[in-house]
Amino acid sequence: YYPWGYDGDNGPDQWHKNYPTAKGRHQSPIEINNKEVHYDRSLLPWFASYDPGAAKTILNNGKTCRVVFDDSFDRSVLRGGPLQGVYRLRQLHFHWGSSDDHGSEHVVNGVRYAGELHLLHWNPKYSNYLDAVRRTDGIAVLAIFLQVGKTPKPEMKRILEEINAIKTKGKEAPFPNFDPSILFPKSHDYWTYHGSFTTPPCEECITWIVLREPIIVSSDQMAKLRSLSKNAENEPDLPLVDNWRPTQPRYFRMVSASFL
Ligand SMILES: Oc1ccc(S)c(O)c1
Ligand SMILES: [Zn+2]
Repeated sequence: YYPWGYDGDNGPDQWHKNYPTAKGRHQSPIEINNKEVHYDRSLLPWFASYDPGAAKTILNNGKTCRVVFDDSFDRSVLRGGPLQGVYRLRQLHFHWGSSDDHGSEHVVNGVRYAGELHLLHWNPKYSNYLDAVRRTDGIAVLAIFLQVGKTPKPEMKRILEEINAIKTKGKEAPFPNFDPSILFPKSHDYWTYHGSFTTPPCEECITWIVLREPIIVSSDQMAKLRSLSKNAENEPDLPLVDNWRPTQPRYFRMVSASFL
């Protein structure tokens, strides 16, 4: 395991030295531009069937804020859309900036959002998560943009209330009884393409489902996320901000849209 980060000598431009896949042809995130998107009328709607009882803990791993779910059976699943079969919800996490004008990983027609929520699911046709990350159809990530606005989504409150309990790297707190589908925007319109984890080892195993409609958060809620620290409790304070990877070359990939 090699230390990696988002700035200076262990930043995204250096990841390929220890994680060669980071220079692959199917990397994420990417720019999504209307001119290059292909409307695919055969794309089905996607469905999430999540059990609130599957939610377990919320943690700060020094890189993001993550909520972990019980994925020991098909308890909380995503299906439909571009997917074959069901994919098990394993965790959700966020990427955000140091100010409201940037922080998302995917960029839509040049627009950067303040942040991006990733709900990560794995394909149970493989024996476990680690096997799934080695397969091109192993993982499905539902990505939802966070846009700063005046009428924030009240459902975000539950996650942000827990931030105080996980201020520093390594801290974890119980996070029971949470159905992340309450965070979804009204519209299920999406873009989909094949890509990778946006963090090392950047395995190219992800079917991305990027929602067109952002959810609205307040500037104070973004400030709350930025109050997390990437250091451990007894170390000098380093704000956990700008944990987003710049967009990568699309090469010969098609980005399909579920909407006209
Ligand atoms: O653990 C992680 C899985 C997927 C993604 S996109 C991350 O940023 C972290
Ligand atoms: Zn992510």
